[in-house]
Formats: sequence, C-alpha cells, structure tokens
Amino acid sequence: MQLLFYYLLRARPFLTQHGTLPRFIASKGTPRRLSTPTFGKAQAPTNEPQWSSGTDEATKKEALELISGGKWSLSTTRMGIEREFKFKTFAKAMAQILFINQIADQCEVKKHHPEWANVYNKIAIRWTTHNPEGLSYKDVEMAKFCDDKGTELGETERGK
Ligand SMILES: C[C@H](O)[C@H](O)[C@H]1CNC2=NC(N)=NC(=O)C2=N1
Repeated sequence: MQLLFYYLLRARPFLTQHGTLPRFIASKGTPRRLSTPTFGKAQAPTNEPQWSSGTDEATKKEALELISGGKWSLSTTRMGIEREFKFKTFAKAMAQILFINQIADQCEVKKHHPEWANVYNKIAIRWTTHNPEGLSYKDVEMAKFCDDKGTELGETERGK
C-alpha cells in the first residue's frame, strides 16, 4: 500500500504532464481536458466534432445535444465525448461498482468499449470510435446508456 502511494506521488507530475490522469486526480492548475499523446493529433480551430465517416445527421444532432446539455464535453481530439460520474460515497451500495459492471456488460453486447478511470466514487468516461475513427452513433448510444445508468444508480449531482 505504502509503495502504491509512493509510486503515485512520484509519478503524478509525469502522468499529469502527459495527460494520462483523468482530470479529477490531476494536479490543480493543469488543463481541464487531458489527453494521452497518442490522442493528440493536430486540431483544427473549430469545436465541431470529428465524425466517424458515415455518421448520419440524426446522430450528429444527438451528439451535439449531449455536448450542449453540459454534462458531456467534446474531447481535445474532437473524436470523442467524455464526462465524469460521481456517486455519493464509495461504500453506499457500491453504486460506482455496479455502474462499471453494468456498463461493461453493455460494452460486450455492443462491442464498443470506453476509455475510463475510477478513483473512489468518481468515474471518468470517454467514448470514441476507432474504426472508422471519430465520433459515431455507438459513442452517442453508449453515452446515453451511461447517463441512464448514472441516474438509475443515484449519481450525485454536480458540485454536491
Ligand atoms: C471487433 C470489435 O468489435 C471492434 O474492434 C470494436 C471493439 N471495441 C471498440 N470500442 C471502441 N470504443 N471503438 C471501436 O471502434 C471498437 N471496436
């Protein structure tokens, strides 16, 4: 255990700098959105998502609604959407564990998998599609599934 803490303390500046830590465990003062170097492709000066090729207009509309809804944000690469879920405590019904498990089951059903991290009662999730690369209906579908599960399992409102 002590070794783990030691490692985390030593590694934190590196991980933070390289963006491999989710926002909620990164040091204060680092950029709000973090991305690993492999995600860090050059960005055009636009906030328009980079759509997975073949994405239809209805999906685009739904994705933009998720983003403008304030819970989901476009990731720095513009190829994914991400948000953070928070549950009241770690122990209370282990809601965050149920959340992770139920999403994992759905990932297997949909053959679509997130980039995610869990620390105590918080879960950071990013949805993006590898092939064709970009934001797709699968990401939107899974994002909505996450929202529903979060509500069902009693996620804590922002700032509480
Ligand atoms: C063969 C398999 O279905 C594919 O490799 C799936 C697996 N999970 C995936 N997950 C995500 N997020 N994007 C993908 O393109 C993807 N592809």
